Amino acid sequence: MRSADDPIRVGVLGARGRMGAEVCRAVDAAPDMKVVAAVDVGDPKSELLSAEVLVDFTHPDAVLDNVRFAVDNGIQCVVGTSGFDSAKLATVTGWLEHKPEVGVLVAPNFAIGAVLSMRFAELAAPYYESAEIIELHHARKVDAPSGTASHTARLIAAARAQAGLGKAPDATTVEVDGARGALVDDVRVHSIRLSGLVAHQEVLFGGSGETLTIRHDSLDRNSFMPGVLLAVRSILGRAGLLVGLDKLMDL
Ligand SMILES: NC(=O)C1=CN([C@@H]2O[C@H](COP(=O)(O)OP(=O)(O)OC[C@H]3O[C@@H](n4cnc5c(N)ncnc54)[C@H](OP(=O)(O)O)[C@@H]3O)[C@@H](O)[C@H]2O)C=CC1
Ligand SMILES: O=C(O)C1=N[C@H](C(=O)O)C[C@H](O)C1
Repeated sequence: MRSADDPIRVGVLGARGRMGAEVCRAVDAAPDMKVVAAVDVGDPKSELLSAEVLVDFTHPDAVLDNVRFAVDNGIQCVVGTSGFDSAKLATVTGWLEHKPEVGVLVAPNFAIGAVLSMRFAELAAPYYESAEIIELHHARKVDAPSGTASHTARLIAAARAQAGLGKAPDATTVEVDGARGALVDDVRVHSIRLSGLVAHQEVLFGGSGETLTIRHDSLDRNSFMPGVLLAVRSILGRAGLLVGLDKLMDL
């Protein structure tokens, strides 16, 4: 049992990756937490058992096994890895039914500006007949569309449905495959992969005689760290599945 003065014991999964390495630095620099295990491919997960909170930035194909490990072992879990659709979230919810004391946060994006921009998009969605998303990332990203764009699309779709809006107007009948992007809950998402970028998103709304563009840019991976540290602190004492850092921000 940790006393209030003891640092929070954090285990990092994907610790040698771009985000995992940044998380290890940020946690060790924070006065109230420390890294007790830094695990990547090939390392035994048993090293993580002394942690109170696991932070996962691995791969969409690996993350569910890691969350299962956390839940089975009664360890709180903060997940940044992308690729969570409703089926994966339902799987985690099922595991948590057997471990009701465990808390899991799945956050599509930990940058405060990205969280705010998703909320702004949700607020704007009922007022515009058209909505499309452009997400722009570094060329080493393995998944498309980004988790942030998929989550944003789902938020917009839910807000449109609630407002009674139908499909966005689109007269396209002749199309080169992929030219109109991917459809996520009927919202078009266009993915750019470009060397030099980190993580960027534009949400475009169009209506009568006006457009609104909500843009967020992560220019450095340190932009995600205040959100990750907030999540590590806040997940202690929480139970169940939370989706989105906004759930810890009173938005
Ligand atoms: N929510 C957010 O705010 C953010 C989320 N992300 C997401 O985080 C994830 C990681 O991104 P990024 O750091 O750029 O990717 P990287 O590829 O740089 O890092 C992932 C690391 O995880 C390792 N890994 C893969 N599988 C496992 C496993 N089963 N156990 C332990 N380690 C494993 C990889 O090893 P190897 O290379 O050998 O496969 C690699 O070292 C992505 O899904 C990305 O979309 C990224 C930025 C912000
Ligand atoms: O891979 C990345 O880099 C990022 N992944 C997350 C996503 O898929 O949305 C978050 C952020 O966009 C950076």
